[in-house]
Amino acid sequence: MLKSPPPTRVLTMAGLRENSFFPGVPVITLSDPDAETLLVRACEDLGFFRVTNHGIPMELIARLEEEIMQFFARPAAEKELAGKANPFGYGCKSIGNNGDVGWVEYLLMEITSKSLSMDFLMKPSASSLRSALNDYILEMRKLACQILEMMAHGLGIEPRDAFSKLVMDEESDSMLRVNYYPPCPMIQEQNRFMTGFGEHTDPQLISVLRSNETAGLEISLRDGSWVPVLPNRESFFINVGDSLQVLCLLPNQKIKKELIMGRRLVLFQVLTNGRFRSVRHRVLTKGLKSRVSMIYFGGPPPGERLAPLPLLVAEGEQSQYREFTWHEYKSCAYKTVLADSRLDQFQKRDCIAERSDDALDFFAKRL
Ligand SMILES: O=C(O)CCC(=O)C(=O)O
Ligand SMILES: [Fe+2]
Repeated sequence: MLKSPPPTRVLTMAGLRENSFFPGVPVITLSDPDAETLLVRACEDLGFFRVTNHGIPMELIARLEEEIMQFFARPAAEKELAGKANPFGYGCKSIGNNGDVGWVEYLLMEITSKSLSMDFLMKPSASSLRSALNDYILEMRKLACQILEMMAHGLGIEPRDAFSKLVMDEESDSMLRVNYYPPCPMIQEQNRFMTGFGEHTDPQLISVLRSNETAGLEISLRDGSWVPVLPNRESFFINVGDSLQVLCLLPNQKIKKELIMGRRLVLFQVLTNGRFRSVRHRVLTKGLKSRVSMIYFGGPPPGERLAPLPLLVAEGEQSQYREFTWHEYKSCAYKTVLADSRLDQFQKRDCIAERSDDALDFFAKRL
């Protein structure tokens, strides 16, 4: 009888055991001829994927990481000179204004069409941080737009810049967030986890996330389970945000087709009713090493109406959401706690269905 080989323990450079992480995160090489199809599939399945071959110089990334580490190593009083994160500035432990707390310090910066202009960054002592941030943001905008264009093309949407033009717009409401999760030795001793960043979805169109080699990021799968993501300092992780999910709502035709294929699948489609999926994620820190992440959030201009793209909606079909602008949505996001499903508040009354078999019947009758 053949004996199966003993399980291999593949350790990464950071000493992480690879097989304790979720193996299903799609890895997309941007130069791959099939990249567009793979991107679309990843946005539909998980709403999350990793990109390689992105062309962003490692020196630039390393330079910014170094500057960030130096910033967070400063005494609290100096970091506070960046102003309270209300919404933009320096935050420590409290996330937003609605009582969310996390084992995290962060800098949240607004990105306008000009370079970063926060007062504290204009001081001579912050000039190297400012220059690294500005260079990084330029690259992030380019990468986010490249990916948004590939998504549009992969979906068969014309023009190709249907999504990316929102981020390129002079008024685009984009931001950069750098998170620093300090080590927490007490927790390490007890072998417990601490919430670094509570579960949420990102409200913008797209998030481009990069972190050092310290694990902690988790994503939620379709069945609601949480899985840890293996960090990779040379790649970028992409999240579909709420706004992109709304622009890409699934037409009813697809639901109809799935109906024939099986009850479970239909229910699942009805509940998401979105072609792309805005991924729920969180960060749990274990205290071994500090984690640093930098996330570029590409958002639309404030007045942009968020509704399914006409091209994706067949005649006579309606969105399950009432119409709203990015400004309205963002105001709502600021009023809610992190874990809230904010899109629910924009759902039309007759589209609100419980997570039960009733949902299936409800939609089946309408098809
Ligand atoms: O730090 C991370 O890896 C994720 C943080 C995050 O989700 C956010 O800042 O929106
Ligand atoms: Fe996030």
